[in-house]
Amino acid sequence: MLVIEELTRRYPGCVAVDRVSLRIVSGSFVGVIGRSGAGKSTLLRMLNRLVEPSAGRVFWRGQEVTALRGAALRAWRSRCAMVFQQFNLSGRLDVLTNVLVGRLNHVPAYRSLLRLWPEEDRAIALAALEQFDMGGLAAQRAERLSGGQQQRVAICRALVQEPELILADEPVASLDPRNARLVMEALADINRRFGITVLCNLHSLELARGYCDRLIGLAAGRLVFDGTPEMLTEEVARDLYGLEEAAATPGRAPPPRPALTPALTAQYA
Ligand SMILES: Nc1ncnc2c1ncn2[C@@H]1O[C@H](COP(=O)(O)OP(=O)(O)OP(=O)(O)O)[C@@H](O)[C@H]1O
Repeated sequence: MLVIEELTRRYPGCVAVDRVSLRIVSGSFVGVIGRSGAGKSTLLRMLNRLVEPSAGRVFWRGQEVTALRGAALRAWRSRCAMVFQQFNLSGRLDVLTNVLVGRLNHVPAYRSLLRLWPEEDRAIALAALEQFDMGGLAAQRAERLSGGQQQRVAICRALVQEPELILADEPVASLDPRNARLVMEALADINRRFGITVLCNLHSLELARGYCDRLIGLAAGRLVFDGTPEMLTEEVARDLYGLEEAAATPGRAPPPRPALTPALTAQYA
């Protein structure tokens, strides 16, 4: 279980994430939706402590993540893999080496520096690539791959980390619709097959509805929707995005609450 308690991040002049509380069951595939600037990236990055919370706490399987320091924090980051919009591969390195980077926490530093990856790790990395039909690309330079292939390589890198949680920050935002679906399928496959909890920021409501089993909506840093994909009707989605617009317009009140189901607006106060 991932427990988020009153998580908050303030910046000068704005509250990016405002007292968000959530309980997420292990093995879920959760989509985080909301307009640009709603706080989705900040929320995800606080979970692996790339961004430090201003207030609030995070627990994973009973351990307080927000209290971790030094080696314990590094260990948490290896249990909790990130997938970024821009893939973050080393373009000049081959695909297999890029995936092996995910094994860094399992291999002594000198071996990785000298690229003396143990055979077992090479086999794990290759198996991950083969799982997504990319074994044949192992020797290619990463920069020669399409965006969709690069993102799936980044997902393989996350997978070989053997994480308990994957945080995907708009993983399909720079991909065409076909590649976006392939990447979402790769994440869904990992989630189903290995029971890895996935939290995924998404702009596309269609993908969010199609792949996630729970959706969380943010508007101006606040949790304004928490429900199943079926609950996110067109009308509710319009209201969710309308809340953001209202919050961003000084002097303009949010739309009337009855437009949303009561549970959805409970925290928009
Ligand atoms: N380092 C920072 N310094 C100041 N303000 C920031 C910083 N990072 C984020 N913000 C602000 O916090 C708010 C939330 O940003 P965040 O990137 O989390 O939103 P988002 O929903 O992920 O947006 P997008 O979909 O465009 O990535 C925005 O108003 C943003 O300008």
